[in-house]
Amino acid sequence: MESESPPLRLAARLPAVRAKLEDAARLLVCLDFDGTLAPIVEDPDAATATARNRNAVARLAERPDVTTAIVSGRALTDVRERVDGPSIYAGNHGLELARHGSIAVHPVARKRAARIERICSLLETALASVPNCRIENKRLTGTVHLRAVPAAAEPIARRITRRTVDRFGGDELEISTGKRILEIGPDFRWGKGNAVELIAADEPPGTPVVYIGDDVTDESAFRVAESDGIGIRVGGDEPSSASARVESPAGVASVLSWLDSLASDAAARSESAPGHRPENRPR
Ligand SMILES: O=P(O)(O)OC[C@H]1O[C@H](O[C@H]2O[C@H](CO)[C@@H](O)[C@H](O)[C@H]2O)[C@H](O)[C@@H](O)[C@@H]1O
Repeated sequence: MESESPPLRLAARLPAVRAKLEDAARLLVCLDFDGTLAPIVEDPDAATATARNRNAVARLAERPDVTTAIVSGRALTDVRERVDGPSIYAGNHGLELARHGSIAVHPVARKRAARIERICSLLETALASVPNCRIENKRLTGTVHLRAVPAAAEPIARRITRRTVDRFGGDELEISTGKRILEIGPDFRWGKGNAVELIAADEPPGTPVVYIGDDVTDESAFRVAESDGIGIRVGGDEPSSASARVESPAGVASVLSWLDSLASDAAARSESAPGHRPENRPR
């Protein structure tokens, strides 16, 4: 079977990417949600994966030789409702992980959840007068949305958020940034890269990881993917640890279909190889 063509910006890296992936018996494909499967929109509740991305994820998720995972900054319960198919979901930037029928929550994040709750409720009041400022309480982290806030009011929103977190977060919480958001979370080193490492540890040794994401919080996961597989950054021209890029969420479906056809080609080659037994390609 002829592989589908990948989008243009990835095509430049094609020989290297193909060499890493084409002989793999299995693939682990990890996907970010906002800005990757779903175009960025003003209202976070309205974010939806494109139909092509939804279908491509569902097709890949059906393959016995590919594990698919969603790794998102959203709350686990939220992102699970937005994409169907994958067997694994990580929410809150990897602080919660659903796999094998159970949910693991980072113990330190669990302890700090009460502080997040308090800060979110204080910010609801403190930021009430800032037009279109929205607080997303994700239980283990909280997000202050600035995308719809008028430019003149943005410094005030940032100042109020900083002051509130300094005063009531103690040494336990910190603020980080994303795309027109301030993320409030526990102050310790844990991110999407750690979640991807945990997920990859369940795969046979040497299984390449493909990670597709669009934001700074995806960089730790790109670094993990790049050791045996490939990181693909969606959009932007900022320096990245991902060695390949696609233009926008519209290009992601083509990458996923290309991975699907690479996996089909590898399965066909393995089946026609001398001495093939069906159990040679696990799961
Ligand atoms: O890791 P992700 O799945 O990409 O989640 C990162 C954050 O995504 C959401 O915010 C972003 O998308 C919104 C909808 O397009 C947009 O309005 C906002 O400006 C973006 O920053 C989500 O609401 C956050 O909770 C996630 O942390």
